[in-house]
Amino acid sequence: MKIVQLQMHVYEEKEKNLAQLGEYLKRTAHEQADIVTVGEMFTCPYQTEKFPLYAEREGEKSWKICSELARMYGVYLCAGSMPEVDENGKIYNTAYVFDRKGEQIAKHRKAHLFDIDIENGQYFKESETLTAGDSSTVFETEFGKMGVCICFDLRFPELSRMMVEQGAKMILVPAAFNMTTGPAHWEILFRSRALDNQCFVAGTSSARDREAGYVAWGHSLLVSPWGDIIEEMEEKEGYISNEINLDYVEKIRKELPLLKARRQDIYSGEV
Ligand SMILES: NC(=O)CCC(=O)C(=O)O
Repeated sequence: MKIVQLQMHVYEEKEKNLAQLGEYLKRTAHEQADIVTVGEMFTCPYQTEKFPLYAEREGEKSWKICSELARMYGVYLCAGSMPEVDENGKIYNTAYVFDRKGEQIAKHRKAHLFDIDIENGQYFKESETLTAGDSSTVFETEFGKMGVCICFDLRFPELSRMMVEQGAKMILVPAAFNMTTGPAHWEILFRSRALDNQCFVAGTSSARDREAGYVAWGHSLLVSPWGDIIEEMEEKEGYISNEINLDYVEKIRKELPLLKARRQDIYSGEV
């Protein structure tokens, strides 16, 4: 299967971000992607105070445009994430996944909110305006099952393990690391989750914009179940396109049967 990861600029105007997604899908149509992914909060500048202003209900305008684009281009579209508001006015960081017909087949609400306060480094508090989701998310494709989680979610091995136990052979991660934790943890984290779970992991970031309130690290990447980085971008906007075979997951799991070798009997016991 072919996966295309779009590392796009995030504009102030929501409409411009959605139009840009359409342009990228047109520009990359010759790649004949099966699955297309975009970054975290791709419709909205990554700033806590903006999330309530940009949030929409499921099924509203941004959702409709993404669904229509998935249908038009006949791809699975992991519509990064965008701010979602529910019937009670709670705001979530939500990734919708559409199938080739534009039907929504999955929805993940970021379960771990990104709160950080590093001395002389990154400060951010998603919890100021967001509510956390409370489940893991896996969906079916003709290539096999895939999971989706959002950025900071990947730091928690339990969530990835849940997706893998539900059958995921690839984990899609719309993300936006920053200039403090990006250089320190981005690559090692994606490689660790791929190794722990012997699955593909695809991290798709927004492009870096030094003028933005939150400066994204970029570096969208695709990691194999062996832990190799298949391809990694730099910070600028653009895309990567890679042909992968999810059967490779089975090969690696057969040769080095880590998941089978687990000792569940001792992990939950008292120390
Ligand atoms: N948007 C996020 O969740 C950022 C996560 C991050 O940068 C990290 O270090 O974790």
